[in-house]
Amino acid sequence: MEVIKLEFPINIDKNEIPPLSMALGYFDGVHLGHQKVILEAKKQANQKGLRSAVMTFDPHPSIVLGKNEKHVQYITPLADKIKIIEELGIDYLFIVHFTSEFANLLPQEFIDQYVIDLNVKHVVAGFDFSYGRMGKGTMEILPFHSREKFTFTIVDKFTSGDEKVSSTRIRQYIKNGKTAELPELLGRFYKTPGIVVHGDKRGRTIGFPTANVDTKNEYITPPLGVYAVKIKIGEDWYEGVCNVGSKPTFNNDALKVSVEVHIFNFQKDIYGAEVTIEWHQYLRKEQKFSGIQELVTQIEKDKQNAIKYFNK
Ligand SMILES: Cc1cc2nc3c(=O)[nH]c(=O)nc-3n(C[C@H](O)[C@H](O)[C@H](O)COP(=O)(O)O)c2cc1C
Ligand SMILES: Nc1ncnc2c1ncn2[C@@H]1O[C@H](COP(=O)(O)OP(=O)(O)OP(=O)(O)O)[C@@H](O)[C@H]1O
Repeated sequence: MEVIKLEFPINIDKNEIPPLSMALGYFDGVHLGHQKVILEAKKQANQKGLRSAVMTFDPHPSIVLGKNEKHVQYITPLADKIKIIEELGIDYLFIVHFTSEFANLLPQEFIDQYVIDLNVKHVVAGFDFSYGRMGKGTMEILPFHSREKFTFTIVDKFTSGDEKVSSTRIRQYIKNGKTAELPELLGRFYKTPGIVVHGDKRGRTIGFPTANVDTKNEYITPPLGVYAVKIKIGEDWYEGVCNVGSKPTFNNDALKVSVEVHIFNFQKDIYGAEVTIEWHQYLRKEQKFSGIQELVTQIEKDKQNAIKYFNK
């Protein structure tokens, strides 16, 4: 897949690009609704003898447009988004630098400069896609803005439980710890990368050594609590239990949150390793225990619950 970064004003010559079938959208998460849109663009490309393309934007429009809720944390930060779109078998990915000047383009100007002038012959977008200043361009007026220079497909609403699958809904699920329900929306479990750092070294003394994972800020972290997780170390996946919290049994500083995984049947020293946590089942809230024995008894129960979850 060729990745092309676009600026405003547009910095590419149309003659460098083959005729395209292009999916349009922000695509945070590349969830099942997005995949339907992207794969439709690929299908149309095959049928019409075009190359397949996706156009996305960076950073999230909410950051530039002064919205109340700014999405500085993502389900899939740009590098992940690129990887997943590439795995879908797309030929070209255009990443438009989302600036206030770009956002100010009229809908017709956006279509002229970033679609028609990019040699796009077929456009695919979801029923609710909008474009141009104030999002005034909609799928209803796309036929007018197309100037008959391209054809288009409007993808209808992909739902789960009667509700639209959307990035907003998925972010809400992650923030509420509903990680086990995500495959239905995302098509996979939610994953976050991180690096194993040194903790207080108490874990091993209580029989549950943990890998303390320094997670990256650009990802949304699930809320405090205990989870059944998988963790990828090198090329291998392991099962474990993860605590996201401040360890109130030992610490008074509720703001110092750590993410630590007790990995089953694992003894190696992995300080400094790059790992990926795959979030499965939320098990319980983090608690302040009256002593180490109570904590250890509970962690043993967490472990058994996670094993039961993975065996089911
Ligand atoms: C599955 C699991 C559940 C945990 N639950 C709690 C908890 O409810 N309350 C708490 O204070 N600490 C909890 N912890 C954190 C332990 O206190 C922590 O692992 C231990 O203090 C070792 O920390 P260290 O690796 O920083 O040395 C949990 C840890 C794991 C692995
Ligand atoms: N559930 C869905 N069914 C069909 N098309 C969808 C669905 N979700 C998104 N799309 C389409 O995919 C493209 C990318 O959408 P966008 O990035 O706005 O995602 P979203 O999930 O709707 O996000 P948000 O929650 O921020 O509105 C757009 O063309 C949009 O219309």
